[in-house]
Amino acid sequence: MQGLGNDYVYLDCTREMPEDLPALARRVSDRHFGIGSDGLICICPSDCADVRMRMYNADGSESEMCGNGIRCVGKFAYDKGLVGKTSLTVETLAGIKHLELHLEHGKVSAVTVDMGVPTWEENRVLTIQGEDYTVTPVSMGNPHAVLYVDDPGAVDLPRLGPDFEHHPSFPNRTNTEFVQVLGPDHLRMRVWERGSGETMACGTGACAVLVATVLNGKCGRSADVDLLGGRLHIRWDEETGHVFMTGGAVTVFEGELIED
Ligand SMILES: N[C@H](CCC[C@H](N)C(=O)O)C(=O)O
Repeated sequence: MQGLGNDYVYLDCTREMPEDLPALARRVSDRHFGIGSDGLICICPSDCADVRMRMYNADGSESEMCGNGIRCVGKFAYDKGLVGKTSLTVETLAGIKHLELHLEHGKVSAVTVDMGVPTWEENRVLTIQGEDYTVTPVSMGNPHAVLYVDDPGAVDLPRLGPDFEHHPSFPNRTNTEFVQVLGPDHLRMRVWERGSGETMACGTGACAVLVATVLNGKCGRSADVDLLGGRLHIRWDEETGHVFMTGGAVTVFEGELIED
């Protein structure tokens, strides 16, 4: 399944759980020797929510949360009959998230996720390959470093991304978002993801970008965020402090993985 081109392999683990999920994530993510994806997402039983999501990056590292992924988890649970409703809860390492599934002709066309309350730190300057970059650290349960550039398309992500990801000021590494402000309700970004490299989109990253851009006084509390793979609508509710993300979720194909 994919959310704005951020594609993961989704595994129904409600009846059985593979042993070594990090190794399986590395195997299925390989775009030549495996299936090909940004990582692996397992739908597991939960005793405190409708289902549980466990998300692994392409390098096998587990992340606390995944925005594009959780929208697809909602669609998966509904389409597979794991839930018989359009309002559901998903347990994650970043807490229980509430989802609203939007149907068109009985099929899930979009999902709104309450991404919870972000946390952030003061802006900090990182020196990367001799250049100083001011970043705004924001957590959506997983870590993000947000910085502003004139043209995200001109950033050499393969050269710079790994040095941001592994910068010593982020003890658990970080996802890094390169943002252009197009207007008070319109942002454009690219992302270098922790554990997966550049992806077509990052839902938690888009939320972190909206929060950082509000904190830096560069946009309003609701904006469209354009990523390589499409558009997300993000809103940071003033009253509750919760961030809401709305976007698509698409099943690409289904199959069986042969354990040779
Ligand atoms: N693509 C995901 C983010 C995964 C974040 C992961 N790379 C991490 O280690 O935090 C999203 O849509 O939110």
